[in-house]
Amino acid sequence: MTTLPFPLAEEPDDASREAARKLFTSEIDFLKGVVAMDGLPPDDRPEVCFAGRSNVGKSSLINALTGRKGLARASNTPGRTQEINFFTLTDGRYLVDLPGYGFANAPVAVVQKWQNLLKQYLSGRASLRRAFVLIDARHGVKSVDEEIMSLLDRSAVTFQAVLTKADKMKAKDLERIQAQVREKLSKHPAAYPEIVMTSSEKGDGIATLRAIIAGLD
Ligand SMILES: Nc1nc2c(ncn2[C@@H]2O[C@H](COP(=O)(O)OP(=O)(O)OP(=O)(O)O)[C@@H](O)[C@H]2O)c(=O)[nH]1
Ligand SMILES: [Mg+2]
Repeated sequence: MTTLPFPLAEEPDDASREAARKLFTSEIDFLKGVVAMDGLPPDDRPEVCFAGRSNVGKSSLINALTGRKGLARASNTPGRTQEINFFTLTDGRYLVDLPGYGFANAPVAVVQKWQNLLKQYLSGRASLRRAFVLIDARHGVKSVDEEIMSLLDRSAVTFQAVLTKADKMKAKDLERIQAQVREKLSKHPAAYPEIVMTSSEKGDGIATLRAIIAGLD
């Protein structure tokens, strides 16, 4: 059997589930919202971030991972998250919710400002262990996603594609989108060679993603 490049990440075994459980407890807390690079907390511990187009489901995914519905503010309005929001895991590591890129329901000047911040953050954060790049399972990789992926290539930040809203798709259509995502990822040297399929709504892929995060140091 030939292995396709960029297979789906495997379900975690019991040991990694247990390690992840210790990291994702009710002690997870919001640390701060940052609007400029000089407001970032010191880069003295590992962190992972969630990037993606506006409305792709970044904040919802953080809520699903932490099991706390209202922790990160999610909404149907693209452009909800306008700051870089830091959350602290049980061992002190950071989870970072980013503003979206692409269309946003906010004034152009404001959008420009947070997009610049986002790009500066993604290209200059020494403690960033992995960027999860979220892709809406209904739409696949768009050109704005490719721009961000290229920026991550240039900055040598490993990124991993996470498909979101899988609950909205039929299995056959998911396979088609997965194929498109694989083809796009294969052009990016910084792409981690596994994809995670998620639904924050139904919980698919959440244990897998927790275990991936717990396994990074
Ligand atoms: N059906 C379904 N809806 C989802 C899922 N994840 C997010 N949504 C919905 O998608 C919309 C956007 O979610 P957010 O989490 O706010 O998206 P975001 O990427 O943080 O958006 P910005 O902060 O605006 O960039 C909300 O209405 C969510 O309820 C999912 O897995 N399944
Ligand atoms: Mg958000």
